[in-house]
Amino acid sequence: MEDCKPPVFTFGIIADIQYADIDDGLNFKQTRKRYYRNSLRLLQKANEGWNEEKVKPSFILQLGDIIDGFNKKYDASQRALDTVVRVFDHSPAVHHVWGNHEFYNFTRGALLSSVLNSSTNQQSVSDADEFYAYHFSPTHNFRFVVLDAYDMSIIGREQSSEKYEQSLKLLKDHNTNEDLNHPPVFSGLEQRFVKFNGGFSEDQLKWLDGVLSKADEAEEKVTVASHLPVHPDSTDPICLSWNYNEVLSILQSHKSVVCFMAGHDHDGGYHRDCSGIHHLTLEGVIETPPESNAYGTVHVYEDRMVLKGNGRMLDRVLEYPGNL
Ligand SMILES: Nc1ncnc2c1ncn2[C@@H]1O[C@H](COP(=O)(O)OP(=O)(O)O)[C@@H](O)[C@H]1O
Repeated sequence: MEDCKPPVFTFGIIADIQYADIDDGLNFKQTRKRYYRNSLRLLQKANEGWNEEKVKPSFILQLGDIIDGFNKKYDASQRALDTVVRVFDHSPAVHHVWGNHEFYNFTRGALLSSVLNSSTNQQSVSDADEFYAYHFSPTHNFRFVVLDAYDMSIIGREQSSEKYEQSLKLLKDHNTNEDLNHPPVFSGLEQRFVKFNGGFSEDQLKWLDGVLSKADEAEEKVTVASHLPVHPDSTDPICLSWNYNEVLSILQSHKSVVCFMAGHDHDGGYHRDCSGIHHLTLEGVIETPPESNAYGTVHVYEDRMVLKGNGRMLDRVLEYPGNL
């Protein structure tokens, strides 16, 4: 897949690092091994790979769950975070998406004043007290939007808040289990109503719609990023956002949107929807064997993006919808 013309720019992608200084373990279903210490080594290798690229990435998109929730149990959250972000020293800017494991370790307030708040240098930050979402343009004609997939959630929201109350009601309307991490059904889309997922508030959806309208007018190509996937064919439905359908209809109503990137489902996934939008769910580092890896570099051209994957992340050509 060698391209003759140099890309306009490139960026790095990586998801679900879930680092913890603990022995290897298994996922909840005991079907996948989790390599907690080795995830740091894989991140270091990813960083070396990005630094060796002919066209150095302009930024890295980190799709959430940078450290594992187990750190909280050992009072090691800050130490683990410091260890992981140190790997990014001397790297290009990192844009951090927030996942469920960020909230297992830190309060929303602590995250906003931490290194994981990458919105602080952006001009176009939303009202950060309400939700963590922002957009940026690395170069003319291209825009990236970072979304807050746990805006409506019972993790990371104060129990006294209205959003907590509304989220708990929604969850309980769909899930009658005592343990709300236990899915209400064993197959189908209703599985998504679990505590470890979340949704997007009306305000955030309105904000997204406004950002995308301006991008349409400016004829930009937009990539949207969130920890949770929003297309049922790009993920195991147990990892879908609660109100994925609302986000999807907004994305599909804007010609500027070319790609939606997510993490959360460690097996990864891909689907091109009826509007030509590419839904890419990235393979998680935490469940990647030591001899492999799971990161990529996206080469952005005027007419397409080309993902060069490493390890179990596949290469993909992502043509823009207008070129269908
Ligand atoms: N089927 C399930 N029933 C009950 N609890 C579950 C189930 N699946 C996951 N959990 C719990 O939900 C939380 C999030 O799951 P986890 O596997 O850590 O998510 P992630 O994929 O984000 O790492 C954990 O506390 C886990 O034990």
